[in-house]
Amino acid sequence: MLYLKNLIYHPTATPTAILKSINLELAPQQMGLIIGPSGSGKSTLLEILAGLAEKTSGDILWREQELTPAHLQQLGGLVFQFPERHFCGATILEELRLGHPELGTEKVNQALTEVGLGHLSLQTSPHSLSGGQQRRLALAVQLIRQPYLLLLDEPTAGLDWSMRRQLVNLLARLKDHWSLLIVTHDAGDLLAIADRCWTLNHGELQSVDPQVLEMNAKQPQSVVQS
Ligand SMILES: Nc1ncnc2c1ncn2[C@@H]1O[C@H](COP(=O)(O)OP(=O)(O)OP(=O)(O)O)[C@@H](O)[C@H]1O
Repeated sequence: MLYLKNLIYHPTATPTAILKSINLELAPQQMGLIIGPSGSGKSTLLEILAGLAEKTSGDILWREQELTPAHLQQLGGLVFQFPERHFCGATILEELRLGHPELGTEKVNQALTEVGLGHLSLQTSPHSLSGGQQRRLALAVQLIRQPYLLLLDEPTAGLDWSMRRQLVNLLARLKDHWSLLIVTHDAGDLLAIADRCWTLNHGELQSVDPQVLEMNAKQPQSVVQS
């Protein structure tokens, strides 16, 4: 169980805090969805939860244990927006083994099967994959490290309708084994698989019912301010 208690991020250079007393709870095997417009603080929150930036104050706990950035780097697996832009390996195998050369073929195949890419040759270049397959590979890169929490920044951005659907179905399946926290400015079909949902506006997080949001999304006016 992940708990954020009164989490504040306020760099000295900014007149107001970027994240303002964030409170959030996410249970294992739940998918949490944070929806907010550009500049609301979504990526900053993910960076803190991935241990890449340090909070100003407040608590981040896993069960009862207070987590440091080092713990968070172990616990979380962050998939950036447009992860395919960060691929470094010449082959799928190289990409999956980056930083973990000791990983055996069994683990590699397990991670690829988990994301529906088990049929591909390990010698395939990541750059030759379709957009949807590249997103799956980026997920496999994180899953192979066996994180407790998967953190995803705009996972469906730039995908066409059919690839979006496939990725949403995959994320729904991954919930069986992992906790997922997704940030997006456009919830779209992610709402249907969310267990918890929040809006983030100017660094303020507010809990909302995903079903109510889904109904609102079908109305002309959305709950998320732009
Ligand atoms: N270390 C920092 N110092 C100063 N300002 C910062 C710092 N980190 C983030 N910001 C500012 O905080 C705000 C929130 O940024 P963030 O990237 O988290 O928003 P976002 O919701 O992810 O936006 P987008 O959807 O466009 O990626 C921005 O105005 C950004 O410039």
